[in-house]
Amino acid sequence: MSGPTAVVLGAGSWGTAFAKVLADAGTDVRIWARREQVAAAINDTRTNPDYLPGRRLPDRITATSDAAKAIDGAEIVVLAVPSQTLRRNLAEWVPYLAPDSTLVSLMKGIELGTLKRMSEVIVEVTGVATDRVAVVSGPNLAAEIADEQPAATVVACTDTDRATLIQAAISTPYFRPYTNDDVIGAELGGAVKNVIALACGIATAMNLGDNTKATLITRGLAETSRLGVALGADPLTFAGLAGMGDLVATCSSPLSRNRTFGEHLGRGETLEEAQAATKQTAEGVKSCLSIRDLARRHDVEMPITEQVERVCHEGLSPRVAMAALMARSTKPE
Ligand SMILES: NC(=O)c1ccc[n+]([C@@H]2O[C@H](COP(=O)([O-])OP(=O)(O)OC[C@H]3O[C@@H](n4cnc5c(N)ncnc54)[C@H](O)[C@@H]3O)[C@@H](O)[C@H]2O)c1
Ligand SMILES: O=P(O)(O)OC[C@H](O)CO
Repeated sequence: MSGPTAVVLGAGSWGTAFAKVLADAGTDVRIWARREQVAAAINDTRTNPDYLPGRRLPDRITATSDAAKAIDGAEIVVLAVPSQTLRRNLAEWVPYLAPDSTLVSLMKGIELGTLKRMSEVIVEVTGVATDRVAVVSGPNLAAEIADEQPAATVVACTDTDRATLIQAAISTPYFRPYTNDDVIGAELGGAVKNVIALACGIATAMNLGDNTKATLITRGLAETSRLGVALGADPLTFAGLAGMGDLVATCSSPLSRNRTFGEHLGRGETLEEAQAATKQTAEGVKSCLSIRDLARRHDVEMPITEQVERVCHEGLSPRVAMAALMARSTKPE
């Protein structure tokens, strides 16, 4: 049985793995790749050697670098570009969007300057109603999903029917989506865990052990929830897949780009040196700035985010940052 047609805009690791999920769930998928050579490789070799090497992609997937052709008629439009380029990319794609298509955000970041969540950027740029935007977020390291290792995720949308439609379009024997109507919580969980994963990577490179990392994860979740509640999220979301689930996966996994980036910083490399060693998007590096600013705007304390920002962007030594976290005034949990 054929499902709705879908387009995935962005042929990076998660965009490509997510296209495979859609295809495996019975949906015909077009992938838009920024570079023609990536689109050609997907069509000719059934793999994406640059972003997901060694994983065979289903025949239901085709790729193009022509956005108009890719988007034409798609009922599900999946956005999988880096958070900070979304606004620019989407502005070019608006004319091609089908009326009543569902826009699905895979991105885990907060826009610099505007401090907007990705769904807010989507609504602002396209003018679509909020209930046409869904967010997919959870413990979903792309390589593991592409290898069909069992995992679950959250489809968050204020329109339950749309959430259910997306849930059906991505349900496979190895990928289990749950619906949720808390878009704010799902997006904040996804964006802030990247910052906490940077902290865990820094701690890993400092040879600190599991107590330290569990402390960062748990107190990281506390500051994520504080910000989320201030912005109107349901605190329970942070105990779920898009909160704790994603935080634990990202902070624990050597596959995480954010944690790996943190390890570079923890070894004493500068931001520029760490960036030179990283080809893919580590969203937390930029979003730690916007999340810190969002927290300040809402008068929410986010001490780990503050220290990660200082290590990333102000050259603070990881040892001084860790000492500053431990020297904070004592308080009840
Ligand atoms: N990789 C994962 O495991 C994973 C899982 C869940 C969510 N995410 C999130 O999904 C989003 C996309 O991540 P990814 O892993 O696919 O990233 P990636 O780094 O693997 O690839 C990013 C893609 O965006 C393209 N790109 C880069 N700059 C661009 C620009 N200026 N305009 C248009 N396209 C541009 C790249 O060519 C590439 O195709 C991120 O927000 C990430 O946090 C990633
Ligand atoms: O590789 P990262 O650090 O971008 O994390 C990937 C996913 O967000 C994990 O769910």
